[in-house]
Amino acid sequence: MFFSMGTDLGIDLGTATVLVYIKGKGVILKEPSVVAIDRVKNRVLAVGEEARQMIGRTPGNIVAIRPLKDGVISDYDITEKMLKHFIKKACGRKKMAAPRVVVCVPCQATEVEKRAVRDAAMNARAKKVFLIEEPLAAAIGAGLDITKASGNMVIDIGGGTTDIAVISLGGMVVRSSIKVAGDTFDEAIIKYIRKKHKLMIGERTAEDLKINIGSAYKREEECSMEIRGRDLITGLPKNITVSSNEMREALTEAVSAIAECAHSVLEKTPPELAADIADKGIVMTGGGALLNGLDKLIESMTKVPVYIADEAVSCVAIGTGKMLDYLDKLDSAYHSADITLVD
Ligand SMILES: Nc1ncnc2c1ncn2[C@@H]1O[C@H](COP(=O)(O)OP(=O)(O)OP(=O)(O)O)[C@@H](O)[C@H]1O
Repeated sequence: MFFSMGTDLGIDLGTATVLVYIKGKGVILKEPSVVAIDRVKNRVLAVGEEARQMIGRTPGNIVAIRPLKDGVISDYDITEKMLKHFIKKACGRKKMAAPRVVVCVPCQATEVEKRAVRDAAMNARAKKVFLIEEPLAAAIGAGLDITKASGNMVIDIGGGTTDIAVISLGGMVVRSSIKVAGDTFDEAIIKYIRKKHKLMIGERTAEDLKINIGSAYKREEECSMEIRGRDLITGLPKNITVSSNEMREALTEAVSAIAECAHSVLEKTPPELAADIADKGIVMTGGGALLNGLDKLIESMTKVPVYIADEAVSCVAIGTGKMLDYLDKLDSAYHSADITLVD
């Protein structure tokens, strides 16, 4: 693949997944945000899917690191290396002009956090970096027309953060971001299985449970799944069967926090916009939105219809991609909204 002058990339730099969008081609890369490092030689061994396979399975000198936590960069150097790798992979092997890049950041990210994302992208060979707040990108990616004077509400549930916003006329009127999302669900499941079954399980098993039998609201048909972990008493491997009922119990606190946050955003929404949202419904995006029954739970708490966007996981990346179309107009038209132009 060869991209000549003027290649533009949209990057969803997520806690769990990085997606790269290329103008005219769509989402061309989707890989876990994981980097495997050889600590002795201080060298990157693998990035993305290959590194994810190593989580929990590495010898002492190799560590598999997730350089973003709670939606923001927690390990700057590794994030930069990861971005460099993905930008290079997205642009192909041959020499190309440095791309212009749109990267999303969680809403309410601090200036320091925004600068860290910008600097990491600049050092990863970007010519120019534009930052866009996640809910705005998610709404654009979900196909909402946010340019009109009408209220739209989006709930983007990622790995590290849940971003909730009411958007009208291209800007966010009310917004909130909480560090409760997909990773919190996994942690809650690990804690629950340890307490109830005295069994130690890893992150990947917890995620499998969440995706296969996780539940935020009563399911039409309950289901179960067999898992293997380490018995805390004997220290030996042991199999147990876990039910979706138990998953609901494990996840109650985390999913309620998200539903309550959505409720409080609606409470702060001006009445005209709230009426628009009551008509159109709330749109959910992000991988966490796929947790079974979470839409129904939020619907029951807010009394507003809730829809899961098509391609929920890719919405932010698609939104950053659509922003690429506006790159040339950014400094004038969008600078005042929630998009920052960085030279
Ligand atoms: N079918 C599913 N059911 C439940 N959870 C899911 C499903 N598919 C993916 N997830 C979860 O979605 C989360 C990742 O979502 P996403 O890729 O949108 O996050 P991210 O953009 O990397 O994170 P953030 O926006 O917080 O930086 C993970 O916690 C993953 O386990």
